[in-house]
Amino acid sequence: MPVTAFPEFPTNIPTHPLVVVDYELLKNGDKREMDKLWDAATLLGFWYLKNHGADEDVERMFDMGAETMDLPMEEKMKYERGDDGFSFGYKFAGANVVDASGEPDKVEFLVIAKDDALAWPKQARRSYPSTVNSRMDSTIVPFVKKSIEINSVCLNIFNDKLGLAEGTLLKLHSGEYSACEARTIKAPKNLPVGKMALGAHTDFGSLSFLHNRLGGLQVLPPGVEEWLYVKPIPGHAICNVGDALTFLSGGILRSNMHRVVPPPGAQAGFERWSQVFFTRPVNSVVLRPLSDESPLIAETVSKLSDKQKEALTPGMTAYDWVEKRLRNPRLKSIKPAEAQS
Ligand SMILES: O=C(O)CCC(=O)C(=O)O
Ligand SMILES: [Fe+2]
Repeated sequence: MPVTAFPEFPTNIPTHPLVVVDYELLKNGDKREMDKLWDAATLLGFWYLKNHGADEDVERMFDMGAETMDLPMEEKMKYERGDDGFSFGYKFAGANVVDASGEPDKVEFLVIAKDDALAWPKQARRSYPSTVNSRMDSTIVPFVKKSIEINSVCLNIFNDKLGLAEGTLLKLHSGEYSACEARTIKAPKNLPVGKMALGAHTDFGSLSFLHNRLGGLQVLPPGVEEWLYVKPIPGHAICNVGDALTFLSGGILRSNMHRVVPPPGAQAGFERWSQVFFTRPVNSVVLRPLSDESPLIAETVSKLSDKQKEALTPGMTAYDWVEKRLRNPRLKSIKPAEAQS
């Protein structure tokens, strides 16, 4: 991690409080904690997760990210993810747009496929810079494994609350290649106020396990017209539901809009790093409400309008959905309106 001590998040700006969920309690089957998670995932779709035990792994990921981002641009571009809707590899700042005017994004990404981490030292999906390879065993594989374990505990809880047969959601997320990935994000310091680092978007997978140190993440809560900061709290990950779980749950689980702006106050003078693990369904899963597998989902969907039902049924596989979402905000495709990230 380049810098470890930052100015405090300012006290005089509006923030949106998130429910704090205790991972240790979830893991031990604490009913009240599972109810808290369920409420957070269905009402806002965002929550803090404490006692997850991944902080040291995350710090090592930031070190790996810093070493990689410091490589010459020419070297990084050998691993560029390209324009084909493929998310793994390096994304240079400005490859995407943040809004309909075509304003370029400000963030670099380094994205490592779960499939490559788990196959290491074999290659599953693509190759990576030497700074990644040399830290696969010590840093990336442990981070990926821990993230999978944590997101799987949450998926199993959602599975049971949705009334699905045991292990249904987990099965849709394992046993085949997927777009699951670890993404390290670097935003430069001193971005002009009013510029967006990462445009408004929903995450397109199932669950995101996010770690940031500086402010800048904002959510647009339901029924609120104002973007509100989510304050980073040491030791607390920020977790959220993505589109795929919204589709599969018939809209019961909420994939909420969010974006990244320059850090507030004195924090703006520092590079902003974040580390995410995205859990996504395996490639062949067809995205649609699992109505035939859960009376709760069936009943919820039956009350929706045809337009709402259509919005929950993109009519494509998880693979095609990721490809479509990745193509949209690419600078070269200049069809930015729909989505970022
Ligand atoms: O950097 C952050 O705090 C959020 C990043 C994010 O929303 C994303 O990568 O999808
Ligand atoms: Fe996101």
